[in-house]
Amino acid sequence: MHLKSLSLINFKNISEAEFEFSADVNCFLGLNGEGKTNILDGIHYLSLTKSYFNHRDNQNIKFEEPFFVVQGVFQKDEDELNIYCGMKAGEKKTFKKNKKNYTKLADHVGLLPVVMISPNDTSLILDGSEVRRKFIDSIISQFDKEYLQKLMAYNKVLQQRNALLKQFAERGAFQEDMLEVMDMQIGPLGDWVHTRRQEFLDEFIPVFNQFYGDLSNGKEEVSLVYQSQLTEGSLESLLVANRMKDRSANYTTQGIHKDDLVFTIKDHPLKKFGSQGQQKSYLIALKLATHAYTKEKKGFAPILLLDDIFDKLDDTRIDYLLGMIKEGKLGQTFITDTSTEKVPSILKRLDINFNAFEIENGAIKNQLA
Ligand SMILES: Nc1ncnc2c1ncn2[C@@H]1O[C@H](COP(=O)(O)OP(=O)(O)OP(=O)(O)O)[C@@H](O)[C@H]1O
Repeated sequence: MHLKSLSLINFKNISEAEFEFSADVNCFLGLNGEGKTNILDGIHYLSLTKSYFNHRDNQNIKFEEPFFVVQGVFQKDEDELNIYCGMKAGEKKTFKKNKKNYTKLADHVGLLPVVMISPNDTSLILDGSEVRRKFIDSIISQFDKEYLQKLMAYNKVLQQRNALLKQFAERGAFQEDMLEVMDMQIGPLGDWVHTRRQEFLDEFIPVFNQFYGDLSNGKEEVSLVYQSQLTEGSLESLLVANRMKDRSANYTTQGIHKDDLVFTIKDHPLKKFGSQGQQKSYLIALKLATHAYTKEKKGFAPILLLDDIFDKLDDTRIDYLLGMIKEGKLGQTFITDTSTEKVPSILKRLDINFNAFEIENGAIKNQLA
């Protein structure tokens, strides 16, 4: 699967741009703030129906303009897929495949997978557990439709349960039987999601360890562990045992919405004890593992978006990544970099096929290759 062409209108700082791509590597090169990452984000939209960086669709319309359009033609096996995403200010976005509107955006997710590696990924290490749960959820949703449905159903009952607990507190009346009914609904949903997350991580963690070992020459001991209250028992039993705790907290203290991934280096938290280089390798290994895992599950390589990572990697790691590209393991790859020469010269040396565009002020200044 690969993206053959892309057209962007009024998308972030891009007024109008059209690209024809190589099936191998494509580079967007230019100074900071010119719009290179925005192009990658346009590709992300076509895959996941939303931005990687800003989930408020309205804010991705170019300032002062009334709409944006992102359109791309993908080749997937024998099929040519024309994907259209249009957004008018103040309205819901329209998403089409071969001119046909999707009724549910979730139906598109997983058809044309992408993996983005970006400096923003540090939020996986630095931010709260929600970011890490979303990371797991977005990978599983690429190949398991039921997962997203069950997760959404869980979140809906969770909201109702929390609202009920709040109501009890406000009224000073606690009705255990009402909670019991909800616990019977949410319990099996939580257990189901927990089992899927566990199964996924049992397969994913060895892939991650392999990539981290390769990126660090096997020098450092890191670990990735799935942490969940549900390893202690079924969700319903946890909810029953913690009813009084939930009553005084006014919210649901147990469940898969408390799950986390624990990142450590030599048994210490990566966030506090990992050097910048170690954290960077950890994140790249997480993303390369996501790519490899998704490729294995889907039977074809997701598109890889490498945002500004060549600037910040040492030569050994750059060689490792480009070696994988050269071997054809990574599929179609999009790279942004501030130097117009560095990445193209390495790609030429390695005899890798590529197109390169110099980007200035949201437009193509030159096609360099
Ligand atoms: N809705 C919008 N309308 C107009 N411009 C926007 C909008 N959203 C973001 N921008 C602009 O896009 C520019 C950033 O573009 P982008 O992140 O793609 O830069 P870049 O070329 O990747 O730079 P860097 O090398 O620093 O990562 C900024 O100038 C920002 O103000």
